[in-house]
Amino acid sequence: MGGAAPIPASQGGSDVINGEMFIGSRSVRGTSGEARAVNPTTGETIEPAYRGATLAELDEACRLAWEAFDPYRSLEPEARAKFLEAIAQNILDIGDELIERAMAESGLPRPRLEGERGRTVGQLRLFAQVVRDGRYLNLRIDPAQPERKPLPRVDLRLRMIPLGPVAVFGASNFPLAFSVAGGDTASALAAGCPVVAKAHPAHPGTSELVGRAIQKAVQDSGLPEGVFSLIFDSGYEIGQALVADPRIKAVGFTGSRRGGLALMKIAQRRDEPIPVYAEMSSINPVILFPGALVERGEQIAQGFVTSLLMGSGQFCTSPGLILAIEGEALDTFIAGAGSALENSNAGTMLTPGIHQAYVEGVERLRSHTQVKPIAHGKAGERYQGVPSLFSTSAEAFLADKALAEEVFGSTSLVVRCRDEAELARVLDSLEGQLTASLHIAEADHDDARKLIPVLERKVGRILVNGFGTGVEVAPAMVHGGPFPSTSDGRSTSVGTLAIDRFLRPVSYQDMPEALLPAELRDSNPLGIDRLVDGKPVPGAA
Ligand SMILES: NC(=O)C1=CN([C@@H]2O[C@H](COP(=O)(O)OP(=O)(O)OC[C@H]3O[C@@H](n4cnc5c(N)ncnc54)[C@H](O)[C@@H]3O)[C@@H](O)[C@H]2O)C=CC1
Ligand SMILES: O=C(O)CCC(=O)C(=O)O
Repeated sequence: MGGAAPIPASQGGSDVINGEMFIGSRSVRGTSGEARAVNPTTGETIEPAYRGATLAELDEACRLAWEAFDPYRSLEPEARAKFLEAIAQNILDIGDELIERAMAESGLPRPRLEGERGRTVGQLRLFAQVVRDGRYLNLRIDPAQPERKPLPRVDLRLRMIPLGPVAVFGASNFPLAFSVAGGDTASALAAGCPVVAKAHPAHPGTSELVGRAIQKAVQDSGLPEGVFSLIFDSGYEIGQALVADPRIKAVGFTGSRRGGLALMKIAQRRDEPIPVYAEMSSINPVILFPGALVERGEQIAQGFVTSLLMGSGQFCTSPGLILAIEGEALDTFIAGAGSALENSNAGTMLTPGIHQAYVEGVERLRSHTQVKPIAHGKAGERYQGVPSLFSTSAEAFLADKALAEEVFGSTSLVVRCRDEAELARVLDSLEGQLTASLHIAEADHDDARKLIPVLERKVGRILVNGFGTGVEVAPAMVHGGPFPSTSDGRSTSVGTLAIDRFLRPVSYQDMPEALLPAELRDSNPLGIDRLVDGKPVPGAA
């Protein structure tokens, strides 16, 4: 099995891109199917070929993950934190090869991918701090009250423990920050969960490079080999079997609504259903208030077009819907956005399939009898999406649910509303969203305040005078939202709170000190902040 000869660089291989996946400590060439990445900029296929895992290989990855679970979750926090930092360093040590490979496989430009690498590494390092800090364990101690009347109180101590091995499906649109070592992997590993990652077929070489970096960190840190595996799938069979495997206890996914729903169904039908954290589709309404439009309509139009063009619109936070009350100020905004868009270039899309879906989505809007084109960007080459802006009335939008579907790429729809009440009805009709942006001036505050309750019900992040693209990795970030923006709006995939999705609480009742986990002992040897008798007690001196 492992140890296949490297493919020479002249044939598209390199010392570290060999067409291999990782089953624990083994490097393995798959045997099922055969696929190569396509460079969406040139249309050429990229060597080497990647073959999918067999069911036996998947079984081995899951078995190893399960065997690694108890030893890995029992590690001292410092050891787990150092492991996360070692992954970050190994990713940086790959150097430019990682950026060049990701550019070739995704068509994304260098500065974007360098930024994304920084975010990926920063995210791993941030989770190392979360692990050291220990507050994510949510430690609570309610000491016994033997004298309490009429009944004595038991001694209760609570901590969060990891769920078990996690399946992570890498996203196509963020080949680093939402992929093999992306947010889901970082938060799962930080929580103490081994990870079996399923590479996205669009960027197998990038996945292999990053997978090897994680495998090396596992080995160098002396961890059980099953803490991390990376598998390829030549179709959907292996990904589906991964979700169905009884040793997998949670799933992280970013991709299409169809794919996310398919995995949710599998997870629900298991003998033991498990949580699926799927980020799927979102059109991210942008609400332009009258005062803001009058005050700086042109400036907002520029900001909107910049956000819409980012990553060729292939952000789940892309502004796909503009809501405003009709009038002269909205017309000025539309004229400004339209002329900025007309001067914009078509952008390379991630895969031929995503490009095709975009073309079809734009065509659906273009051919809709109630939708008017406002502007299109310059025509492009093969696999390039032409940015487009359309408009419709609130009445038409409310009458056809298809107008609220995500078109993944640089396309947006302006919905002209007659008044505030109609705008509120449009908002109320929307499905769950990752973000909503309010553009307001001082004079709009009262109207904006009225919409906040409905926005809180609909979205995970409410922004003021900004756009949702470019998610800050920070403790107070929520990158999530009600269905279908995600399958479970109670959590976030970005920011330190993401660790919560892979944890569950356990209570220890009347357990002797010697049997308690260290962090719950009276002596608090790990020095973690705790809630004792309902009051915060700092851990470290
Ligand atoms: N809103 C968002 O965040 C994103 C939306 N998309 C949407 O998804 C479309 C396709 O893009 P992809 O990234 O390829 O997403 P996708 O959902 O087709 O694939 C994502 C991953 O899930 C796997 N997968 C998909 N369906 C599956 C199934 N039924 N069973 C088992 N595994 C399955 C794929 O092999 C891949 O690894 C885009 O055109 C866009 O519409 C894509 C990326 C992000
Ligand atoms: O806007 C961002 O930075 C992240 C977007 C995202 O999560 C996605 O497109 O999948």
